[in-house]
Amino acid sequence: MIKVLMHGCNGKMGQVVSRMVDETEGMELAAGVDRFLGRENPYPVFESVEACDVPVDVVIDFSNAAAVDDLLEACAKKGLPVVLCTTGLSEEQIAKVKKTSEKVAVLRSANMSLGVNLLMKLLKDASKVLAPAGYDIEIVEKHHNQKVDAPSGTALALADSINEAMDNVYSYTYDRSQERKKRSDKEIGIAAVRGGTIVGEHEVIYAGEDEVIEFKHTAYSKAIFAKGAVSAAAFLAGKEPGLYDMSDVIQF
Ligand SMILES: NC(=O)C1=CN([C@@H]2O[C@H](COP(=O)(O)OP(=O)(O)OC[C@H]3O[C@@H](n4cnc5c(N)ncnc54)[C@H](O)[C@@H]3O)[C@@H](O)[C@H]2O)C=CC1
Ligand SMILES: O=C(O)C1=N[C@H](C(=O)O)C[C@H](O)C1
Repeated sequence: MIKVLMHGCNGKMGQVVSRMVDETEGMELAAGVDRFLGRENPYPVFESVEACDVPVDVVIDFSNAAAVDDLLEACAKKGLPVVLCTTGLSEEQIAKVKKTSEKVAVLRSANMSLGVNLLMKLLKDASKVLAPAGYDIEIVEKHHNQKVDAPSGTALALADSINEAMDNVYSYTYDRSQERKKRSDKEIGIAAVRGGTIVGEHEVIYAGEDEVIEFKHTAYSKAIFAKGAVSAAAFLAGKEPGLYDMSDVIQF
């Protein structure tokens, strides 16, 4: 039985993941961590991973970037593998993730869905054909009005997967309002829209001469992320220290 600690258990994703873990054979939601304690849960909830005295095998995290430093330190100290799904991390935090993965297994992914992870693979191939042919690349993402980080972690990960395929020639432009110049062909524009209850949309636009190709992923429920997180936790429990991502879990 894999015992899971849900970090950010009282949040929107934390609640969806908790239910899914309990419906998964061979897995149990053993405890939760949240700084907001005003919700009834069928498992004990602690204020921090450090304070948790329930034995667990793996941590699933959907919380807030401000919570990630303490989380990484506690996981390293307790030898706990962690599935890190929180977005909006700083460069320093990303470096800390790498450092922590020398001590424990860490799987970090800005998007746990099958569709987005396949899209990342498809974009690498598309970019190799379209970028040399002069197509400009723009990404537009849309999310609900409760989201605190922008652009989304997924938009950045999509841009990174394109950039990786193209020898990192691109810089990213997030805001054109202060610019009075034409875009260069070595930039990827990334725009964010926030409103209502939009679960998550990502559109990658390749605009060429007289021709546009668009790749679009739409999330219709948070369950697609929870499903990926549960698979990732099953994969990570008992793994050696190291830095993993969803390409280690999903075999295309
Ligand atoms: N990788 C992926 O596939 C996905 C990632 N996310 C990311 O997951 C994160 C959480 O998303 P939501 O559940 O929608 O947010 P939310 O705001 O509904 O939930 C976050 C929870 O974390 C708790 N929290 C905040 N600071 C904390 C701390 N210091 N210690 C313990 N708990 C703390 C909050 O009290 C809250 O209950 C965001 O960064 C979001 O972008 C969301 C969906 C999919
Ligand atoms: O905050 C969200 O909701 C989501 N965040 C992730 C991101 O920033 O990319 C993943 C997903 O799009 C939902």
